[in-house]
Amino acid sequence: MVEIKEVELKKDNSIFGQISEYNHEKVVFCHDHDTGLKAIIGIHNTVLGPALGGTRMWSYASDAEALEDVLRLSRGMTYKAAISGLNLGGGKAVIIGDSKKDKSEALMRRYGRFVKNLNGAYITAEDVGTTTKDMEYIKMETDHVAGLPEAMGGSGDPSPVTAYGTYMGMKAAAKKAYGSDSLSGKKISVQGVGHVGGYLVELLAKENAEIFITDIYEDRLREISTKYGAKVVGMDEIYDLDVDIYAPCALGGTVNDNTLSRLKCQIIAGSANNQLRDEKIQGPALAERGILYAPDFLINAGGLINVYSELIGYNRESAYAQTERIYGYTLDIFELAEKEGIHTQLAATKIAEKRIQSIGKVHSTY
Ligand SMILES: NC(=O)c1ccc[n+]([C@@H]2O[C@H](COP(=O)([O-])OP(=O)(O)OC[C@H]3O[C@@H](n4cnc5c(N)ncnc54)[C@H](O)[C@@H]3O)[C@@H](O)[C@H]2O)c1
Repeated sequence: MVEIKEVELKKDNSIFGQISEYNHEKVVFCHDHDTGLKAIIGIHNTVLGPALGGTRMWSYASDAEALEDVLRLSRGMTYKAAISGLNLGGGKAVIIGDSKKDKSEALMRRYGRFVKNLNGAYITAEDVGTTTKDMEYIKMETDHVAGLPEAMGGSGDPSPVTAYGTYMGMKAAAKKAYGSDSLSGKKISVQGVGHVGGYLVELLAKENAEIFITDIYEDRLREISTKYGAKVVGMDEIYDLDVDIYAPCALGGTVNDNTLSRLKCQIIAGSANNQLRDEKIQGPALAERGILYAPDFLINAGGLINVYSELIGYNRESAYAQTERIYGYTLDIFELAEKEGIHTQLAATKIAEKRIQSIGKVHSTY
């Protein structure tokens, strides 16, 4: 009995073992000696349409860490597009390097050539460590890029729309947990006040929430704190705060075996992708502790909705209107989770997978 369990739990950490675990269609390793480019493009699923997802530039500790990140992120994009009703598949890319030191026009354009060679199966956009300027460089090499500056006919920075959707998801969670969606007077901690976190703090301040913030960059903390009256806390201290809502808006995996027992909040709702280190472990654990988790790929979909709108003819108002629907979708997911006795992340995944399966069948019949 014990032996069988051990075999079941053994993880295949080989490259193909991981690709097969996440069930990817294609993974492309990109290398260029002259520019120093090292990138991985993950195309998870293209049943609903081309795989759209941003390119992250980050100083990963190892190639294995970069691969795991791109696999998890691209799978998340599949679910995000599916649950948001978009005709898009899921993909994502990572460039290994320090975005403040290692980036150059040549590197971004060389990367653009790799995207071009995928003939539209993958469409890129910005993410952590990349900007609309980088998308301009990629556009010089391929049309398969979105999130271009507004001056170039693009949709510009997706972060305000992402923040708005996250805010909608957070309000829906408040409605479920407290019976009212007002965030006035609620103690809310925001981890990471970069693009999305900054706009989220602005929305929360307008609603008179009591806000706590943390970040790596002290000048950014000072700026946001002064502007919106948010209280600055330490990067590790954030897990021990006595708050109502915790909003992870930095990187993924912050809800894990080490942090979960420290959290005192009733709600987790933030913009970061893959907030749960392992959804099979932390998903049920959060439910057991009575913490309501607003699924990340559902409530942070505003940016994708905005970028998608660019592909079909950009209209900012309709992108915001579609993003507002995240409020109702989030309440639906909470209801499904309750009805089926499952955790909220699983409920959201089920809805996304159901749509992919049913539309896949439509596409396979004439
Ligand atoms: N930008 C979008 O439209 C968008 C859309 C969907 C999801 N997301 C996700 O939301 C998150 C934030 O995105 P962004 O565009 O604001 O990125 P960003 O790089 O502008 O901001 C991230 C911030 O988090 C800080 N940070 C990193 N590690 C930290 C830590 N351990 N503790 C505290 N702060 C830390 C960084 O210093 C930075 O200021 C990311 O996970 C991203 O994938 C963003």
